[in-house]
Amino acid sequence: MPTPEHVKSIFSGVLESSSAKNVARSLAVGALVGIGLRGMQSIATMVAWRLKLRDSETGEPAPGPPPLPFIGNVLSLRTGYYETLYKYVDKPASVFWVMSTPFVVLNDEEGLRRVLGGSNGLYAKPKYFGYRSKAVKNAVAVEQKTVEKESLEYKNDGDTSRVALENMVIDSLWTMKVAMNELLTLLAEASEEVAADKATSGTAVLSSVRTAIVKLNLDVLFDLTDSSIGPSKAEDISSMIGFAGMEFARRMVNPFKALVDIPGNVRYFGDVMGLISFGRRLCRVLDDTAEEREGLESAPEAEAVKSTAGLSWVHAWVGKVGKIGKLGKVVGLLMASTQTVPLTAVWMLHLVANDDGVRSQLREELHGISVRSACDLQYDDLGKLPLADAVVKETLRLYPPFPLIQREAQGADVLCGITIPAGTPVYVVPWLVHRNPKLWSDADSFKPRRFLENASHGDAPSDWAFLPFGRGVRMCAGSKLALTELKVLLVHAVLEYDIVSEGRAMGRGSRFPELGMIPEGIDMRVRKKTRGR
Ligand code: HEM
Repeated sequence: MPTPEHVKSIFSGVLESSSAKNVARSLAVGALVGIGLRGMQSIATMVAWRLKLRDSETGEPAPGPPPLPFIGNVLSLRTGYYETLYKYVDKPASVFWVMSTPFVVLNDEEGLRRVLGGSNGLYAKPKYFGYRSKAVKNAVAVEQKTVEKESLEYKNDGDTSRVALENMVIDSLWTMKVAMNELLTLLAEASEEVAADKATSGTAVLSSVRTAIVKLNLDVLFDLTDSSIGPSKAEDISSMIGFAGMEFARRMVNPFKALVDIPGNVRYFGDVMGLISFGRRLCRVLDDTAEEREGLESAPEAEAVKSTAGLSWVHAWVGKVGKIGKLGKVVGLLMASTQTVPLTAVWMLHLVANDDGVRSQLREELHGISVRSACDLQYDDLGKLPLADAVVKETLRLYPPFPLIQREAQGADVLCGITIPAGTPVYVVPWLVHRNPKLWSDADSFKPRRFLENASHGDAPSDWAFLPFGRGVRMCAGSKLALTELKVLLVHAVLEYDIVSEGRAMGRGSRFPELGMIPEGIDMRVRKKTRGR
């Protein structure tokens, strides 16, 4: 067994020979020159962008925190994403830097209309910051081209899509009710543990909720039930979705993470591969049911297949997009449906737990339409609950789970008074728009009643101020399902459970949540009601 001294003597022997010393010196010099050149290139790129991104009238640099050479604004975005963006909320648009790449963030209606409204076609293309490798970029480009075409066709094909989505939601109401009961039971257990530990972390609460929603959405969308995936599998998938989703967002604002966080990278890579492999399985489910459907088209058994309405909606949405496109869309659908709803659910329950008045008004609203227990709830009742709608919307306003809607300028433009060269990433950050004090009164407070006066945009001047699901051609495809799930959960929570706050102060998370909107410092206690109360 060689001792450290042996190893040292071998290396010092090698380094003593002059040719080995020369090689080592050349390698070190080469590495330094490489780093220096990369640094200079990065600084030159930043200077070139900064010269172009200017106020179109005064020629002054566009508003935004001054970037440091090479790293841009990574330091502050990494530790306080929303806080950093919020400092410039009074500007119509501001510019931030991730290393030497800028991104323009929009804060006013004119910019939002121009970019998401899509009338000029300049901003139709999404920009995905996170993808660095050429192979992945190419795959994504192919997928995007098809997705854009398909989703345009799909969204214009209003009837098939809307009817299929509506059928899916109607068909899954019972499944949803069962799942929400299970979710609240898990939450009751988790909140007891949290209370017993005096811990204030919402992470445990969130993971229970996510597992329940993963099970529900796999059932609703792909007809995959617990017995076919197994309960622990749903937990695994839920944890992969939670971790990979969060890490993806973190790497987007802080690419250095990918360089330094070796254990994080290993887990991230493993989880992404796990999700891809599960996505392949979901693609096979889609292929099998599509074949079955074709075979049964005119047969009497067709009714049986039609009952899997979720699959027919997913087929319509995924469309015929080739292998890579299909896998991308299926994994995207899985992430989009199971990352967002649980986050909103936890924040919504937390907000309701802290508002006695809203809880009792919600119960009155339900009693007013003769819904006294969650079992009574019918699909048509969901359209008669304006306060429940308002609570869901107000939660989505305060804590929109989608951190950024990404687009890329296809050509040069003047946007909110800033000259924008072609290729500039332009982002809409729903949280920032929703907290803009120029658009919303008392923007940081939970006031669901603002949506009673105006269901589409509350007390904001127009519906461009309320964008939890985005807008335009790439707007969320599953908003109807998401809103129904959240409303069914709310009905269960207020009718079947005592859900209250313990009066603990929330951490900084309530004003400036972290990038992934994780509900840290959550304060609520959930208990099943005893009947007769
Ligand atoms: C509270 C829950 C949800 C929120 C806040 C949300 C929000 C969003 C946002 C902001 C986008 C991006 C829009 C853009 O880039 O312009 C999006 C895209 C998408 N969402 Fe959702 N979403 C939610 C739930 C769901 C659910 C339950 C599903 C599926 C059943 C879903 C499916 C999708 C899909 C497929 C896309 C991509 C659309 C496209 O590229 O054309 N989402 N969502």
